[in-house]
Amino acid sequence: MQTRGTVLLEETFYIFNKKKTVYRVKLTEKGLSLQKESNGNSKSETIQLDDIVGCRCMRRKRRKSESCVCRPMTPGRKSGLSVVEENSTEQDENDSSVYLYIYSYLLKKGRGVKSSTLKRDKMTITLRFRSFDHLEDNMREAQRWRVAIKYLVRNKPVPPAVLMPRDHLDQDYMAEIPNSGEDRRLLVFVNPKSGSGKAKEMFERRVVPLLIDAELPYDLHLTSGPNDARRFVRQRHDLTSTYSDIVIVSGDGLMFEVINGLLERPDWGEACQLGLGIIPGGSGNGLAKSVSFAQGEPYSQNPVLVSALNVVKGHKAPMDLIRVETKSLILYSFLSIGWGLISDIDIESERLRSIGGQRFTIWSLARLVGLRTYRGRLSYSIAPGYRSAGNGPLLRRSTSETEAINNLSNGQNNGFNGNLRSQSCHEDLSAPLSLPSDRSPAPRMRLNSTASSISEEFSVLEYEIDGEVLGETAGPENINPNGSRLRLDSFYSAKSRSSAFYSVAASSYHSLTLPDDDQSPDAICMYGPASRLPALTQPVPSSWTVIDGDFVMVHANYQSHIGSDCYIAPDARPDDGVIWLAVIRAGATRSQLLQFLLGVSSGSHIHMPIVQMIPVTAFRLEPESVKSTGHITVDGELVDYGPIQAEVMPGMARVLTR
Ligand SMILES: Nc1ncnc2c1ncn2[C@@H]1O[C@H](COP(=O)(O)OP(=O)(O)OP(=O)(O)O)[C@@H](O)[C@H]1O
Repeated sequence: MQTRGTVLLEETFYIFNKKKTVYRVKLTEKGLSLQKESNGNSKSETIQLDDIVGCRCMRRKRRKSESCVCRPMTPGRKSGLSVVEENSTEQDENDSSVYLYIYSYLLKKGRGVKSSTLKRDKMTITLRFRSFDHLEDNMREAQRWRVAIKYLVRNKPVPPAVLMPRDHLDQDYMAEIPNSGEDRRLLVFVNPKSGSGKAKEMFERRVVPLLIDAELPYDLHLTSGPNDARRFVRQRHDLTSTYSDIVIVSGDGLMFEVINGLLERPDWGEACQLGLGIIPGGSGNGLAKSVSFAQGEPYSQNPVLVSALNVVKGHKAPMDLIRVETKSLILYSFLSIGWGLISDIDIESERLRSIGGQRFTIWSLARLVGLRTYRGRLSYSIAPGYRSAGNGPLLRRSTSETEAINNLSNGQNNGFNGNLRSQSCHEDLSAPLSLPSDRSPAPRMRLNSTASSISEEFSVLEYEIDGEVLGETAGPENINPNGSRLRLDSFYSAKSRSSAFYSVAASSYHSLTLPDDDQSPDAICMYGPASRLPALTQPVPSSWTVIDGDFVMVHANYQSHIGSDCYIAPDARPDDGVIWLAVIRAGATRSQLLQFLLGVSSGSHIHMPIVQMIPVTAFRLEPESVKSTGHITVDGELVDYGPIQAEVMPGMARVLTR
């Protein structure tokens, strides 16, 4: 049986100019352990599996004018270590080595003034397999490592055939290595108009290289306009059999469309099992921030990378959806429902969209000057386990209840434990390590470095192989394994192995035609679990709390953030089964409201006396007047101004996390 500490594969690598230094590399179920032994000293560290996204076998690329790798070194000369895919026609036939590239993203401390912050950095570990004279044998060894790593990264046991030691040539060996289980395929929606209009370029430059590293196949759909993604998801008959996950490269608006499209399918139960990934490309990126925040990932340093890693790692964590009912609609919401101040700012500032995020600040000031209050009724059902703290309106779970709930949800493998994972890796590990030819202890590869510490040694991007100085080229996210920059003028150059590109009319990409929408909008049906609430026209249950009065706002939140800088419900987690009502009653002064709007970015607003944070499982809002200048929004989308009620459907969707 394989356990966390069991060594599955082990090799010793050497570096040419360090005759007394050996590098023992072990693959365990915990990760890749690298141990340096030099002059009786030993240093080791482990690259955790959680931080590895994939690995590939490469061959050295043939040089145009030079065929001999044994030529004398030209001092100071630098050239790229160019590698090509194992099946490329450009391989250097004189080099029978196989280079195993292992791609990882390590959590590191920032430098200088940012030393207290953490961020993820790419680290490519290169192992050169060259023990045998024949390419096939070196390839067999490298493939063994590649397949084993891919199984482990997918959290699957490595088949024994992959781990069997083979010291002699066995032509059938490769046939014994099963496919490493490519059981995922992504449907990616990119809204080319979201945010500042750069989502498509951002996807090509920063996300596609990661998908390539992880060998994740995907199909891309550029949305043509409002409701395109919703219609696509609703109509695509083979959606659940073709795709494992749906990825949105946009803001929260497109996620809202996709979720509601899924719930418009008769097979909604199965459709809700698809993983939902979000990569922030819009102006409202509340879900992307909340998902990373719940895991303790350093989102702010690199939101796109952190979110793309969630997609690549592909753990499906439960996420609550909220069933929403208005007089004319049933909707599903994942972020928030708003009435009053915040919704007014969000909707009315649309007219300033061209100035970017500043629009919220400017319109906040405008709304404070022309402050509005709304008369109506708020009714709610308190979430189980919460009780009133003294006479105050703030409700808190008792400590033991909170612990019990946290333990329960952690035990359910929800992926949202709120802790930064401990990270033992603190050194750069970008040097290719080489297996000796014929396993002789004589090292043939050297690291061109005079650095003394292992950390510095590994971070030097320059190597000498057989007297030739090579410069490491794999590194930045948008560099191909062969060292060239990804061409960004075509999706095809991005090399997704099996991607088809659906697109819209007049696009230059391949287009997949969907059947005509034979359903009129009236015939579109919203499915989903049955409601437990009385109809909107019926009174609320007698156990509910009812407040009549004037409100500045009622904002219902189920994620911690409703925008990257809007930390509105600090206690909310994606799967806690709770809706947090943030309520401000009329009577709050403009200066208090300004403090509130300023405090929302840090979460300090919850300590203000004017703010009530009420954990509920269901609520109803009934504005007194149906004619109002105010707005009601669901996930930032405007809905009819009038009565609305909502209830939590715990863990109904699946969101992609690390
Ligand atoms: N090609 C397109 N052109 C115009 N609108 C589109 C297109 N594709 C999708 N949309 C619409 O754009 C809306 C806003 O997108 P999204 O929320 O993802 O980005 P955003 O920039 O954050 O927008 P917002 O600030 O409104 O949240 C979506 O609701 C969707 O209906």
